[in-house]
Amino acid sequence: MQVLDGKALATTIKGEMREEVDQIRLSGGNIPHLAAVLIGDNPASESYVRSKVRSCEEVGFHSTLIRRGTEITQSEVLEIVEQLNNDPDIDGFIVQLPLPKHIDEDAVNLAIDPRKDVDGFTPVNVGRMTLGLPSFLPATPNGILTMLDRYGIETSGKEVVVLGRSNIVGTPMTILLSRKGSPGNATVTMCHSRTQDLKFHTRRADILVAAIGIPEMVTADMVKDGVVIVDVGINRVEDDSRKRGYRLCGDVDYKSLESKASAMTPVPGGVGPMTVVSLLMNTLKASKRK
Ligand SMILES: Nc1nc(=O)c2c([nH]1)NC[C@@H]1CN(c3ccc(C(=O)N[C@@H](CCC(=O)O)C(=O)O)cc3)C=[N+]21
Ligand SMILES: [Mg+2]
Repeated sequence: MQVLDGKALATTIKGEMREEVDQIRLSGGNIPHLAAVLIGDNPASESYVRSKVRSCEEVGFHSTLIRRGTEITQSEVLEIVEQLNNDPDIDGFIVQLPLPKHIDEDAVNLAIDPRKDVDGFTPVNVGRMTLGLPSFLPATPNGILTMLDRYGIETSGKEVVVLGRSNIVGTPMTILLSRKGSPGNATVTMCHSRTQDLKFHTRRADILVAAIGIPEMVTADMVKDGVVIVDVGINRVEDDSRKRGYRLCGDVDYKSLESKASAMTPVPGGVGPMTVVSLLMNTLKASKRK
């Protein structure tokens, strides 16, 4: 089985980006500047945002972290978004999800200027993506496309099964893999919590994308020999034998799939680092607007 090493690929791509940023600096161009808004104290969110900021430093971007407590009000969040929309020094920004329960995520998303929406979550970018127009593509699906492309995994004419229908992974993944283009041109089936006879669908998959958030749900009996597995899940499972008290695992039972899959992304070190790289690529693109 081939390990689809997202961490190594992310390092390679970040090296390429660093060279491009060096060129921009030498020619006196605009250095990309990403801002991240982090609200509350969700440990997973803190770790993701930290890795985004660290990655900015690695490639030579400017970055700004805006941190606020859970007690923040809806209008205060909207005010931060408005400031970032209007700050000429900020090329792109993200508001880390999930937000505290009393904040309306849709209202916050709708307030983001699509030109700075490097997550690709706003209606303008989702619409443009769906129509095949230039847009900021959502980071996780785009990271997966980049990985399939760089590893030379053919998608044209393949049976792809996507598990999950979220706005940030399942839905855009389905759209992007079924569109004309490369990677693309796949026959895509989207499955979710109401799907009947899940195994019927998953056993037909040449490529299986798991984005459901249930630890190790996909097992060997659910797939055919030679399947390519993309595991989007990042679950923290209690484990007293670990120093941190938990271990990370995906939505796929990696051990039982190892002898059946032809290629698979590990967790950690698979899709996660590629997500961060896609965000950087979108920020670089946003910075060229000026
Ligand atoms: N506005 C917004 N945009 C996002 O793109 C967004 C978000 N909110 N909320 C949460 C999800 C999740 N996400 C990840 C990013 C990096 C890793 C990552 O780097 N993972 C490492 C390890 C992570 C760890 O050690 O916990 C890995 O898989 O190897 C994971 C998950 C971005 N998301
Ligand atoms: Mg700049």
